[in-house]
Amino acid sequence: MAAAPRPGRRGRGRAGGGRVPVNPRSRLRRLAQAPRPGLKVLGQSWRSDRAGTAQVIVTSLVVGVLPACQVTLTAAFATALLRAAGSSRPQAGDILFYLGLLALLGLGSQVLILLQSRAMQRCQSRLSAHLSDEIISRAGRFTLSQVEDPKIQDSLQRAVREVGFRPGMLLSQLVQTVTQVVAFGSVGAILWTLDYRVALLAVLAPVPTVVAQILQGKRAHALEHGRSEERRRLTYWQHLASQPDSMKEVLAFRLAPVVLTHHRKLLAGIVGADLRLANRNFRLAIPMVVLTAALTVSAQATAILAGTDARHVAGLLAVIQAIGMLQSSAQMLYGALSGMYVNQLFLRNVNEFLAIEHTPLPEGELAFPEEISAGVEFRDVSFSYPGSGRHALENVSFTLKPGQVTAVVGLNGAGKSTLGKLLGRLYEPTGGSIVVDGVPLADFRLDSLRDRVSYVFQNYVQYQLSVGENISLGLVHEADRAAGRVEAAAREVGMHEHIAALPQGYGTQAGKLFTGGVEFSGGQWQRLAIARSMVRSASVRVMDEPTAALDTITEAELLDTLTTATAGRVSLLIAHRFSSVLRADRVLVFDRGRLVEDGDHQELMGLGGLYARMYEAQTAGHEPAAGAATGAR
Ligand SMILES: Nc1ncnc2c1ncn2[C@@H]1O[C@H](COP(=O)(O)OP(=O)(O)OP(=O)(O)O)[C@@H](O)[C@H]1O
Repeated sequence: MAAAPRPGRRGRGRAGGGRVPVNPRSRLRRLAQAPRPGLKVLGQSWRSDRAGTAQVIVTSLVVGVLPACQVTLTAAFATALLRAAGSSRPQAGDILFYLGLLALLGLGSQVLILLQSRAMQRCQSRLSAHLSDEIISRAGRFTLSQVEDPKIQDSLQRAVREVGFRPGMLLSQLVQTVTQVVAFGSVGAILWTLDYRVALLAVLAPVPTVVAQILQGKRAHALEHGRSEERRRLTYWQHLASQPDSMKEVLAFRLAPVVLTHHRKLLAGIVGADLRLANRNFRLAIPMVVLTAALTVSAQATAILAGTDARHVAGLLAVIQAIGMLQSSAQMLYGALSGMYVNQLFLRNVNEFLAIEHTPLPEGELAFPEEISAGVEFRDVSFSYPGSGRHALENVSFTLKPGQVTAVVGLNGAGKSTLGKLLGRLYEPTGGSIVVDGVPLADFRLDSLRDRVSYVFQNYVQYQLSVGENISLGLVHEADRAAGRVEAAAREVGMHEHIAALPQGYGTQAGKLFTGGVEFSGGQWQRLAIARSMVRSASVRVMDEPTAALDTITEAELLDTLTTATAGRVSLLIAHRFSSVLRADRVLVFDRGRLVEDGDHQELMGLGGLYARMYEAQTAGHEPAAGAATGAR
């Protein structure tokens, strides 16, 4: 069910971590293609901020021609100085003119660089926000099975990690490349006309260092890619040791040493791999640095020898300045190119995630009925979770009647919650079909279906938002979002008085995660979850252990509301407590994914089967051990 990540453009899907050997020629081709992801990022930047991107491009081009201007002006200045030295007439005007131009050039460069940097920061920030937005919006379109796939979790985690800074780095390196290509070309042309050998050596000198940088970047990328799950595990242990929900068990069970042991073990693995990489990188860098130094010295020596032959001091000055500029420009250019190459490797994590197919659920055009007339029918439905060889539900057939509350009971793992999730198409049956008033679920529009099927989940979410939002989230897609509906739902679950007494009433921050938050008891959180579900205009209501955390008096009060049959609405109540089950019109009994009994309380007691044993065990004060009903599980 979960889609495998799509292979990359060149057929090298890497989400699964598989590495394909690459020959040297294709390595070169890929290096030559390094600017392509940069150009893609430039396109994304353009879409997220046109004015900023235009500023960045213009300033980069202008900054690029500054070194050539400086070499030319320096030569002209030196010539004016020499002319002044050889002349009996005062030449102060010329000297001051060139001096002024040089000063203006220096000042102009600084201002341009500041402008470029401001525009760059603006673009980087907007670009990162734009891509982050895309990642989160994509993540929201996955099916539940995809979200539960560890490979997709790894991919998402890598994308989220890189999106904060890689696109910005790539953009800045692209701009650097543009600037340095212009600088390199213009200064190189000047130096070539002065001394081509020096020009060649100056250009070649940084190459070994840059090759080392590329190889190091590739190694870093391979290392990070291969340990995504390890990093997620580390984050998990950090979460256990820092979040209030898990900290209570960590403290009560004195689990801190266990957390620390796992945390240290994972960190030791990560640090060990980092150190091994650092040592490998060091061994690689040494010969490359030596080679770069040798080429630099050769360039300088050639320049000095050429300088001794130079007829004019001005020419010599221009050569010396141009060597320095060309070398630094070449170094920056190669650095930017290699940086782009490395960053695009990491940025692939983002693109790889964005390329994961969504396999959208097939859906029809029909609106889900506001009122159900014939019922919701399960026709020979089977379901297995992806990757599981077992049926969670097996050949299940029954009809849920409107205007009735149907309870679902069974031992742990019998498939009750799974059944509820199939109703809202959170999972798709692997066999059989579910039809509503004779129409298959897949023929309804998915948004319409989701709006009409309302849940109280067994593991409901405690939203760290305002108390009012904890309820009104149930209304986001409804035309009428009046505050009165939120308050009415709060009253129905008996929470209104409590909420009204809070410092900011319905606007009070719920939970302790953020400043000024107010913590609720487990039962109060559950009542908010029930209110969130009840506030919706649903024609199918799935309640999975909705009163598990409630005290008996509140439960009794709430059950009146929850089990009041509504005409045109199908209600499914998954429950272990018979205080709930007894209020249902009908009970479905599940055992290891199969529907084994179906009837009202009296009928099921008369059968003397699993239901009767569960009831007797509970009313006697204990439940049967797992497997006791039908053999070992
Ligand atoms: N997300 C999942 N991925 C894989 N298997 C799952 C998943 N959720 C449940 N299962 C498996 O499916 C089977 C049915 O689970 P389900 O949650 O429907 O049981 P249940 O009857 O609601 O149990 P309980 O009474 O404990 O809540 C179990 O064997 C469980 O291990």
